[in-house]
Amino acid sequence: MHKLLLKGGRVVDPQAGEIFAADILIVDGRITAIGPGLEPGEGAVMDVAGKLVAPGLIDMHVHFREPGFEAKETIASGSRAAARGGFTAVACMPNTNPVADNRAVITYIKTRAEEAGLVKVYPIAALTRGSRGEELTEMADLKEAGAVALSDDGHPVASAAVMRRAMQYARMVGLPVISHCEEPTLSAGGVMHEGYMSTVLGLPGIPAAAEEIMVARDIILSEYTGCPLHIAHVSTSGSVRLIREAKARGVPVTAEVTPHHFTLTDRAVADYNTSTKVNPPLRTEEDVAALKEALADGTIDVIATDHAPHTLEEKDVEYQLAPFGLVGLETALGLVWTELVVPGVLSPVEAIRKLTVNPARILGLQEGVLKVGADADITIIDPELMEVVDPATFASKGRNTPFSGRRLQGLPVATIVKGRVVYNRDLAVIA
Ligand SMILES: NC(=O)N[C@@H](CC(=O)O)C(=O)O
Ligand SMILES: [Zn+2]
Ligand SMILES: [Zn+2]
Repeated sequence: MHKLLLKGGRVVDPQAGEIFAADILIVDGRITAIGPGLEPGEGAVMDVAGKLVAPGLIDMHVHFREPGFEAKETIASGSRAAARGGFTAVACMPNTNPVADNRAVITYIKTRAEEAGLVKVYPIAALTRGSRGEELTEMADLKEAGAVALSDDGHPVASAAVMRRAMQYARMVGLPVISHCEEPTLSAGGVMHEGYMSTVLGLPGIPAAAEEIMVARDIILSEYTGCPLHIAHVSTSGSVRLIREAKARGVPVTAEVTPHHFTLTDRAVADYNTSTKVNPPLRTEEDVAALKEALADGTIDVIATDHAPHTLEEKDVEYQLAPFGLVGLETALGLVWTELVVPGVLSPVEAIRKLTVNPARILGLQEGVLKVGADADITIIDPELMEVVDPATFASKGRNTPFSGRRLQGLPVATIVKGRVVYNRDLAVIA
């Protein structure tokens, strides 16, 4: 029997909206007791005094690049980055090579994740074959193989007719559709947000409308088909307005925002650092304010990283030539705390909710809460701990972060998956 007692922490219950002092006893990978004054028996004790004990964080949007782009990231290196970032589960996007549009690739990802043996990896399957936006994938087969959602992330579904059919079938098989909203004829050639800064810098822009047109289209199709729709990486105030209005009418739409979109603006592009090149692009101060308001009022359900590693060589080129994407797993919680919790945009419980129960509900996962009988997937957070971001310390192969040198407060100090400590910064464990 394997026993671990988490002693002296403050337990976060995102469902009840409470934080209370309690110990947690883990036996053979499951939580067997939550309460004051628990005793470990012959087991080990982890001292979590002064720390928050939260359900394991779930990142529902990462790119692990395997199969096909292992120089950028592998499922093993991505899993280490997730564990170090406080995540016990991730959902990985299908834009690999080959694309995760068939049972073999989904099975391969699950096998590699089990071999890595750190965090739970839930594959998201492609919506269309090769994510080319033409023919639908075998959705029922993909679900049976273990896919938790369908998305052509990385590529827009240009055809409304294809998206409509995709939603009809996805609804039938019971998988949510995650939409990367980008109208390709409007975004074509753009490398940053279209506005004052793109004019000053002389870089081709991607207008807010390129995102908002597709948000509007997909909301209309979700309402028409009844298919649950999740909008990935929302970046503009106009998208927020559309989602808020759709939710008020009862459309089954949910949405996520990334830490970089609620933290940075297009001003960050001014030094041509290619780590600021991301799709959708960093927007304006007004957009950042709207995203924070949407987090606070519940319009945005989830915080997800869109962790998109690239090699140094690929990013070390002229701004216009660099690939889109930045790494997010190892700075996410610090940015959530520093930018949202410390300034009071979200309470600690609300922030944890958007990293646990909300993504779990959208993906249909039985996790995201701490309860007796459940898998012991737990993230220990030190809300006071401060650290300056140093990409050299990342477990990810990607170093493409725009947050290098930034001081963050509120960091993960231990990550526990099924009772196993997969990351421990410095907490004492007495056996
Ligand atoms: N977000 C990005 O800038 N890049 C993502 C693709 C995506 O999420 O659309 C990638 O795969 O690199
Ligand atoms: Zn995308
Ligand atoms: Zn993505």
